[in-house]
Amino acid sequence: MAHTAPEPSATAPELIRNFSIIAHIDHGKSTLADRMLQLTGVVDQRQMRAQYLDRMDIERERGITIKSQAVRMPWEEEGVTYALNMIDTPGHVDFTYEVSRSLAACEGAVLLVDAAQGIEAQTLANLYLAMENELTIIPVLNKIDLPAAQPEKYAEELAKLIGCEPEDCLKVSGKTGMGVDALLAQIVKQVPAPVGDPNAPARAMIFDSVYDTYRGVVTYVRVIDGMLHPRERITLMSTKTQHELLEIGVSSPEPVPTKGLGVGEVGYLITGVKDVRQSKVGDTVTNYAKPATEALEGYREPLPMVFSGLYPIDGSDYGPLREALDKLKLSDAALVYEPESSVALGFGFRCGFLGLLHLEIVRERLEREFNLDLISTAPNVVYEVTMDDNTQITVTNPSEFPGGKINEVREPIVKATMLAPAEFIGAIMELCQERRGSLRGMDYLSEDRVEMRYTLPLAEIVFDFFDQLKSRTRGYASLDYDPDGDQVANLVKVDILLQGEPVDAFSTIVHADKAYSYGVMMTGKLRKLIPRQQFEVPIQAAIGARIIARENISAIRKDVLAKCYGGDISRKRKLLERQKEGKKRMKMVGRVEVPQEAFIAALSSDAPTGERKK
Ligand SMILES: Nc1nc2c(ncn2[C@@H]2O[C@H](COP(=O)(O)OP(=O)(O)OP(=O)(O)O)[C@@H](O)[C@H]2O)c(=O)[nH]1
Repeated sequence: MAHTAPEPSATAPELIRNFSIIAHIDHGKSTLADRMLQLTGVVDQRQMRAQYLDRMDIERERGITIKSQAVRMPWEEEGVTYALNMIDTPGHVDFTYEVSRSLAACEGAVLLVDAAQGIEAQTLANLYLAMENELTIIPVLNKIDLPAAQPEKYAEELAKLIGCEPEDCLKVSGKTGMGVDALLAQIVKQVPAPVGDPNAPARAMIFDSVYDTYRGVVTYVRVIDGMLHPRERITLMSTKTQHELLEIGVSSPEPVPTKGLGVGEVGYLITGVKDVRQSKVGDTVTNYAKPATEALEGYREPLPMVFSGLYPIDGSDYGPLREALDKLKLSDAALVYEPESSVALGFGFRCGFLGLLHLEIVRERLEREFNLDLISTAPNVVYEVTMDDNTQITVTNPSEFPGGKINEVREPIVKATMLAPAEFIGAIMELCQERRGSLRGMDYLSEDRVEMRYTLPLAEIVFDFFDQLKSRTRGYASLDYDPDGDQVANLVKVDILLQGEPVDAFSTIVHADKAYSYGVMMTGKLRKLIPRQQFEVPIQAAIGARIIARENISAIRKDVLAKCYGGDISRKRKLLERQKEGKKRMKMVGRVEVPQEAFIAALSSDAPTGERKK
């Protein structure tokens, strides 16, 4: 039954401060977070493992934060003990939506900038998200222990950006701990206490949801109104599903069960849900007996933006691959997949990802945690095709691109922000021009650093854009982008044919201007990779029925018995056997025998090069 009067929450809202640290990759967010855990005493020296908050191995190895988490830290100011909830945000563009939900759970954000690097693209992107969520921003320069640090210079940049005085920028070193206690004091002073209605029906926003092998799904929430108690029934408002709250508590940073979570509090819920997709980021948790009528704003289904086919190199790994994907899905709400088959690669799955980094992480986890050897097809974006008779087709796989009369093709576009020293303006413009970008604006952050804003097709970014940007700016430019709807574009499907038979894995959708160069590149590459056959094999690139490039593999007659002239029969038989075995690893495309390695080689050199660190 409904609770008559709300119990007082464990911590009064006026003693709570909810904040995030936002920073460009590598600017020292995890190090600073670790230092705060240590200073507030929630983790002692011995337990301290570098980057306590990043739990997954891959996260620790790559030094990136993928899933966010929250930690509660006690901190005393002027004799009063406050509960500081630090909500960790993922630092990569693929996870913008998760960042925005983590920020929505806070009242304040520490904007951390490396004092030797200055503002970077993700500093800006995160700052804009924080401003959209109306957070109080505390500007902080980090790594002031570095000899190369220029805190004064970057304090001016930062002050100009957020409209404060350079003196307002705090200066810290996460590494040595210098200035970190002063920062904690400022968090208490500047970040507003949460406000909410303790008497209203409970409403809590899910800002993260992680899968734990032992406990099932652990859902992290920020309570806005009312209170949640253990053992009561809750409803998830987007799906209207009900669950019993088996456990409720706070992370400190190990889970500590509590008697409830009240207004402004941040903690975790365990409901016995097995799959994170039932407990989605952005959704609202309410009380089943006394439900809220309106869900909190901002819920969004995670939408895959980039698709790629994943195939086991060894065909017998298809079953294990399916099982592995089923398992990963439990902890990754954004991963989607469905079976597909390919002439060239056999049976596999077409998988959808939030972006390239997401793709790489999933692939790496499949290979590492499940011991699978995989080949992935070149990543592509989602196209919306309208036919002349007005039928709509959504294309997630180039081989599904319709023939016939097409009225228009729409492709997703992004708003990209790049930051770089001014000397690279020309190089960046040239690159964006090549990638069909259009300049939206440009601003000088200081005398020698510019912010350039472009609209670019997502498809042009998913290949090697980031690598190109880095190499053309000697590593100085940074990039961030956000989906920005779609646009009509002159796109065509290029097929690669072997002796007239299309090879599905090589079909691609490109801008008409680039079709020719793709055709020449792919046919040239395959000519080198496919062994000669007993007949001539034309390799062609085609748009529909129109051939745009062609190479030839000339015929040979491979007579394995030639060397055994008049020789003994058993040796002949052995050679024939061996030839037969070799053929097993061959795939037939029409009459042409192609070793699987050739497909793999042709695809891997085009493999995605994502946004890795450095
Ligand atoms: N000298 C110095 N180095 C620091 C400081 N803080 C962090 N670093 C170093 O900077 C690098 C990046 O630090 P991280 O804390 O991993 O950066 P991050 O922002 O959490 O990175 P992501 O999780 O990838 O976003 C590491 O090599 C740290 O040792 C500091 O105050 N001084």
